Amino acid sequence: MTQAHSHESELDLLKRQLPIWLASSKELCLEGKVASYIPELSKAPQEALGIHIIDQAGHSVTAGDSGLTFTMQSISKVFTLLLALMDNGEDVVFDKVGMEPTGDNFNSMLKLELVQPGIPFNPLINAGAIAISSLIAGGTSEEKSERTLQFFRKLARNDSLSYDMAVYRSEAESADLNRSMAYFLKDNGVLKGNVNEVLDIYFRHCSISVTCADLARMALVLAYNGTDPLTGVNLIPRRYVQIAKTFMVTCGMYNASGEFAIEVGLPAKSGVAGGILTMVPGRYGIGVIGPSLNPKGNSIAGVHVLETLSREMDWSLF
Ligand SMILES: NC(=O)CC[C@H](N)C(=O)O
Repeated sequence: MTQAHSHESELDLLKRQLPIWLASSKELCLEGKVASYIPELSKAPQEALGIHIIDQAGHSVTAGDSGLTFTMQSISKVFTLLLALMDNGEDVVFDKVGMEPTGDNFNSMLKLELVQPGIPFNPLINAGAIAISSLIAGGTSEEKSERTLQFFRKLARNDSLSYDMAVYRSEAESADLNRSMAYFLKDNGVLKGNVNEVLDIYFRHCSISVTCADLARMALVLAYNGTDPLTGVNLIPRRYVQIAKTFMVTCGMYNASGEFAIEVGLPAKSGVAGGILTMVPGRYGIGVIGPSLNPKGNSIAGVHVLETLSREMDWSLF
């Protein structure tokens, strides 16, 4: 059998099996909770579950509620990290954030003061991502946000990607913890510039509204080391994609990253709106939505369906 044939048959297998696997994961939705600490997020449908998988030729398989729109939240942190690396280089970025998992919740401040030199442990926890937002190039905060949005649009091949302004406002009005972290970082000399402007950049990229197909296309570029396989154009240097994917394995699912690496074994990033972006390197980009979360803040049914997929398709990298 040629490569093309075996590949086609895998997509056919996915087309047949995905709705079945999804249906058995969906039952878990009722055991989780939709995030409510950002009030607007609590309006998301608890029982929804959807997935979109795309390959290098643009062929896709989709199942469940994959048409649902939701905000990227923490998934955006992977791409602001990439933009900050492209804008500043590695030395500047890793002067402001570390490379280690915390084992704490994504919004924990615990280790900010405990471990010297007082920089956030990694760019995927809130404190680290806020520090990263301050590194995005641009004359004004509007320009920095606009550059971020354009970068996301290019990766998703979707010029209509935009903000969910209701979620943006809701987060800005309820972000006391993130605000306190940002002031702490400013006092530590990690965050330069105006705290409110940096937070605005952060809230905006967290509130970019997507579907599973958008996430899958963004993931596909990472799966192909920064080159969009649909156009052959390199969008991100390979080294930076390698850094981002490594962070996704070690910190992408918050303090459940170790278990996810064992059970799924793919680089992934989740967000509190219930999205998960993941990929099979060199093969597929994958977007998942399931707003009902487990206690660690990951989509409860989304993680389950990825566990099934990885096991059945033998996708683990390890
Ligand atoms: N884990 C997340 O998705 C967190 C993102 C959210 N915007 C926050 O700062 O709390």
